[in-house]
Amino acid sequence: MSVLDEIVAGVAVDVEKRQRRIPIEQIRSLAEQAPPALDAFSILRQPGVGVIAEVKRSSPSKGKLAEIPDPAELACEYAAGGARAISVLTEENYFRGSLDDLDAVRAAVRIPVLRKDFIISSYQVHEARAHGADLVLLIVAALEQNALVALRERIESLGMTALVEVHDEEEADRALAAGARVIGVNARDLRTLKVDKSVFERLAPGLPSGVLKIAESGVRDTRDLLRYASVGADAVLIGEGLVTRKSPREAVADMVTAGSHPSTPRPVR
Ligand SMILES: O=P(O)(O)OC[C@@H](O)[C@@H](O)c1c[nH]c2ccccc12
Repeated sequence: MSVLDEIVAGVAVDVEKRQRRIPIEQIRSLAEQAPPALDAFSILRQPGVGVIAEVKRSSPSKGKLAEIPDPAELACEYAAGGARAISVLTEENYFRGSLDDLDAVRAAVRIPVLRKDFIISSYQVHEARAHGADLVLLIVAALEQNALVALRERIESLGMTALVEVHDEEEADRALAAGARVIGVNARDLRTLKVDKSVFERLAPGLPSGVLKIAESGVRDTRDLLRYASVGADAVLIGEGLVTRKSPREAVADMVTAGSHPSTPRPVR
């Protein structure tokens, strides 16, 4: 069993437990009562390379990264540094995240918030909306094609934006076939946890110009950001490279500044 399969199996058990406490009808109505989602697509499309800053305590590859006793405070630091959106890991067993983290961050910032989890059922999509998410991650490698399509549609029918994550050409084709408008290219292979920063530059040129392209994982410094910018990244998603820094606000600000005047000209798309 790959790490991805193990994580997904754990998530399935957790979702079932939550669903016993709050049945689907109830979570749907909570989602309907939530204030409307922000238009993350338009916000991410703005000029310059956006920084999506992640609230991430642990990961299966690195173990513990940061304590993060107050996710709202971290999110405020990120926003003050100029982050365009905040990613909140809500997976509990491997990333030590929670829906409470999502609630706290949602209440703290007015920029788009991404629910970063292993989404396998529509219950989790309504749950994301009920907890104030504007964007929801869908991992192609974790989903059958019809589930991917159905979840993408569900996310958008609730006014949210789907960030569809891929790691190779075949997954990119599946994401496009599923109607993805925002594609995240994860440099980390979720089956082996190995990082290969060249995956983005391999896949990005094959994506249509109307699709937003997000480079995910392994961004440690502004050089990494500029490298992604030079091959067409609209935004980068950064976790470890921010949570482990003394001043996450300055770390974000450095990235944002680099991304607003990438010294390498961006290719015409
Ligand atoms: O900490 P990093 O290397 O900057 O990576 C952030 C983000 O890309 C990573 O957390 C991530 C990308 N896709 C995921 C899917 C599930 C969980 C986590 C992830």
